[in-house]
Amino acid sequence: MPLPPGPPPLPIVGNVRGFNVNAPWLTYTEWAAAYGDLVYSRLFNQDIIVVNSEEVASALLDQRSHIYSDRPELVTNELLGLSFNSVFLRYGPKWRFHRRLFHQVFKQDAALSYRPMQLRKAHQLLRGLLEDPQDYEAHIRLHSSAIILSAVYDYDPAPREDPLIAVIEKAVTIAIEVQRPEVAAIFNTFPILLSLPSWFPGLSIKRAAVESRQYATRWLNEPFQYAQDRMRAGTSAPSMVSDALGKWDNNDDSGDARKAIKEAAATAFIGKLQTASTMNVFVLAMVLYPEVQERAQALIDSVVGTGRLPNFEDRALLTYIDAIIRETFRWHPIVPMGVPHATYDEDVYEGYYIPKGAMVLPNVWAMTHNEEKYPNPDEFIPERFLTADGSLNDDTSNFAFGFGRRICVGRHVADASLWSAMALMLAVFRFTKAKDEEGNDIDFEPKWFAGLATHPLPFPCSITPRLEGMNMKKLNALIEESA
Ligand code: HEM
Repeated sequence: MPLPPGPPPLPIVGNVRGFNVNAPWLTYTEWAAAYGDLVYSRLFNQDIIVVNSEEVASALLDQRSHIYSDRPELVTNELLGLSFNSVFLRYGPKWRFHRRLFHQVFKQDAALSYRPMQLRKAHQLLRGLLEDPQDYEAHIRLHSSAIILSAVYDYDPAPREDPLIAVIEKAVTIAIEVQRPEVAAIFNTFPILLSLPSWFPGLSIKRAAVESRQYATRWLNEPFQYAQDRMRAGTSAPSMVSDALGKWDNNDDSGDARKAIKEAAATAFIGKLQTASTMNVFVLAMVLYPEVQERAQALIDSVVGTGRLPNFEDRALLTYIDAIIRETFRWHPIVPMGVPHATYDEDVYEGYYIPKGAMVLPNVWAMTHNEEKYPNPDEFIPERFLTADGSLNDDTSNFAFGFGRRICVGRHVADASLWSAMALMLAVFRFTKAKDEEGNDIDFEPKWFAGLATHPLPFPCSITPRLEGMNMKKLNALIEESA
């Protein structure tokens, strides 16, 4: 059986020539145009299968998920002190237990219990943006961190420079920067490279690893210790950790359950990054597409009025906000090549052989930029997700959350965090381009951080209250009115 079509590899190294390491999804998408929906490539000795269409992703990753739910071995994970991370656990009993722990607290009906907290955190976000709009990225980061830390550890971070957030963010940032599958492929093929000294050219990852391991240990232990201390003191509100320890810890002499709970809890923080990155894409879109913003605000004003803020009960009528969320996922998916899956066994699809152990990359970028389904894919057009009568159509752009048995476990929580933050931000603020000294718009070309996950790099923008005379006292009164 032939392998799927793909670019001819060079000896030993494979398809490194012309590979855009800063935006690999663009290279993979070019290959999609040349070779089709299923592309084979090779980096060193790692087989890579790139899946470029929703149909093939669904046929393989969803419908044959018993074969496609493994993860590639990343030797760099161990090196960086990140082997606890549930996202990269191999398909097996340990992953299954982590998944169960998440499911218990983040499944659709359980996630409803976080909504009051999510609204409170969205209110806090509004206060931050009013007080200090220039620092909008920091407020967005705090918002998504505070939701996860509350849900997982019942930890309420300080509004600025929270010490726990600083440690975890540092750990996650190092990990995201160095942990690209393409880099891992090199070290997987030549693990011997990792035994070379860290000053050796190309081995900056080894220097990063020392720091990464220190921070990763603190990321695992410090918030968990906090949650345990509060449980012992009897002052803890329900959280993922307290629920899970209550359920599993008593009958666990080995300590394995406690270790898994600690690891899964720490992993959840990664979801905060995706939430914040999506929010940043949203702000960028609002700045670049003022007509979208105006339509959303006119709808909020007509459904909710200006005497209170939107809440989840308004959601069914605010369909355009949901269309904006879906378009945000589609326009610039923040995990553009998905999280790599791997085959647990060999397979045959449409006459092509797919080897066991192949890395399988769902090219979410190509799926969301499929011109047949989404004409003018580079334009931000939420109307794509609405029917003629203004209700939402069936296209949820859910593939931003992944596929099959590895689909994101935090998607219901993330969806509610995004909806509440976006609806409230649109209700209170106007997002525009920043002005220069002469009062002209400052134009800019969006730039993106490139890694396994992407996000827009800071851009000049202005965030001003929509309502006349808005100040902290009035905002607090509005929040009070909405409680
Ligand atoms: C906008 C926000 C988010 C996006 C776009 C997102 C996206 C993703 C994607 C693409 C995957 C990989 C799925 C696959 O392998 O096919 C994933 C996995 C995962 N996500 Fe999220 N995520 C978000 C928020 C969250 C949140 C808030 C949490 C935690 C509460 C979370 C926890 C996880 C975990 C634990 C996994 C690993 C699942 C597994 O390997 O079995 N995510 N997410």
